[in-house]
Amino acid sequence: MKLDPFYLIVDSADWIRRLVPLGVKLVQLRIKDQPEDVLRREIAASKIICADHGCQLIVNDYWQLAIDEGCDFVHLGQEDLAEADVGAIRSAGLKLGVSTHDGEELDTALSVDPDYVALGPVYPTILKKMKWAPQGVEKIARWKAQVGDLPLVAIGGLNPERLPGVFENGADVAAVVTDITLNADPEAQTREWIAATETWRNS
Ligand SMILES: Cc1ncc(COP(=O)(O)OP(=O)(O)O)c(N)n1
Ligand SMILES: Cc1nc(C(=O)O)sc1CCOP(=O)(O)O
Ligand SMILES: [Mg+2]
Repeated sequence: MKLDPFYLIVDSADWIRRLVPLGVKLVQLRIKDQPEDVLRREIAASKIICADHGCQLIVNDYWQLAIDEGCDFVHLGQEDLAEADVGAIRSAGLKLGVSTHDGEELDTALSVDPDYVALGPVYPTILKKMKWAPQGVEKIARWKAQVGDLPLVAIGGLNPERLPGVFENGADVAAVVTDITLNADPEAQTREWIAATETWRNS
């Protein structure tokens, strides 16, 4: 499966409405600490916007809501995965991406036959506190050697200047949150990311 090399992660349908029309083709809705009715509304709205713009929507964490709302791709971390019904996700026809941070987690991820594996944090991230030190781009090459043709997503502290090192070491996709959402001009930075990933879009 070919995924767009630019993977935007945002926390609301408003962000999706604002940035996806600029040409984003792969987006994750990552919402934390909201009641179920809000989550459902946000997922449903995001799904419509993404469908209108030919963008793949990936729902973080809430796999059951993603199934209920007719979405087709979810992202789960290791703790999410431990509690999820992977059979139900697969029976409903959804694709599944899984986070990894060490070799044991990679084995766990590969055991569920995921549609991509994410490795992070490649660089320090300010988005959330993490127990892993920055992995460095060399680890991307080690991960790619293990996952083969399975798409490998790099995440954590990425910006356009860091993309060549990420892709040259074997990542297929680069995921980003704060370099765009905390940027003074998120629209301009989104365009910058689209341009900076162009080489890897058609390779
Ligand atoms: C592409 C991608 N990679 C990693 C994560 C992190 O998932 P997880 O470890 O479950 O942490 P939360 O994002 O849920 O806080 C991700 N969301 N997306
Ligand atoms: C949500 C997330 N997961 C990570 C992991 O390593 O699993 S790093 C991360 C944060 C990514 O945000 P930013 O692009 O702002 O650094
Ligand atoms: Mg999670």
